[in-house]
Amino acid sequence: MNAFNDFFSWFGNITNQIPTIQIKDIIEILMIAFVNYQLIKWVRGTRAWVLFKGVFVILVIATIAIIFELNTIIWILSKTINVGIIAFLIIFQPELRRALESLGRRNFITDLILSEDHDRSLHMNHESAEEIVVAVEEMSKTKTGALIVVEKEVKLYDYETSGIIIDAVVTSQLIINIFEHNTPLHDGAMIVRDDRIVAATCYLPLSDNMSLSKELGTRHRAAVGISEVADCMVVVVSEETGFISLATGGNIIRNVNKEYLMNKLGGDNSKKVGFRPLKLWKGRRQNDRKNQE
Ligand SMILES: Nc1ncnc2c1ncn2[C@@H]1O[C@H](COP(=O)(O)OP(=O)(O)OP(=O)(O)O)[C@@H](O)[C@H]1O
Repeated sequence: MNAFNDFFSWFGNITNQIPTIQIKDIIEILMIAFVNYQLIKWVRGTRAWVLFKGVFVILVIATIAIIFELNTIIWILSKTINVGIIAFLIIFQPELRRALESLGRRNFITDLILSEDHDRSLHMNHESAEEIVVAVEEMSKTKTGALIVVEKEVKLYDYETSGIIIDAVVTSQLIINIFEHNTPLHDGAMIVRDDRIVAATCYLPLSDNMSLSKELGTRHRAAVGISEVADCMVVVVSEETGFISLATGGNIIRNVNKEYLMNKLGGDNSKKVGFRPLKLWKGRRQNDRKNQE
């Protein structure tokens, strides 16, 4: 009987010591879990993943050293930790910058409510989207490499200044002309803001996502890279295969068709309007007609 009483008094003491869980504690736990999840999700795709595993091994060693009181190891670890943090900040500065940029551009509330597919902030009108799709389709047929960044909320001023300023209305003819082989503007990326082509030959950051297909070269890596740091949509035409790809939010969907692209760029309006044929030679035909008259 005494044993029972002892057990219940011990159990009572233990339960008294357990702190009561309040709503704010649950919110705190959810917030920490969310941050950890995002951190692991981000780290998994980058070269910091190897370091992450290394840090985990060091933590295990440190725990064993503390349990078994291995003082020399504890001393070495305590001395190297400060240097390690500084080395981490220096070596992974580009990744940290990218992570903070992507954190800054996210709207967590709308991210939670709206699906990935939902386009929140494309400022381009339907006609401009159509011009892009027509040009991309034509470049796909002729296997002309192209890289088109359609800006959304995050302004790409830094990347714009790395290229040549254009500031022109979005037309399929101009886009095709820009990416024409062996012309001064064909290299690098074109940036579209609202309904204007703001710059061409822009240099974009390359993604260091290790899970990207090895088949993808620097053009596609640049498309993924800029979509990791900004909320833009990036259309790529492969010079090798003529395939059209679309990069958003650090992901790339390869070999998309014009309907898919139009839907992404032009929103719901795409259903209302049909595609018009590309009139590359309209001007020439008009001139020919004038000459005949
Ligand atoms: N960082 C960058 N920013 C913008 N454009 C880039 C960048 N890196 C490469 N490019 C563009 O990509 C071209 C090289 O493409 P590359 O063949 O390496 O890539 P790819 O993904 O295999 O594309 P493709 O399928 O068209 O061959 C360059 O000539 C340049 O126009």
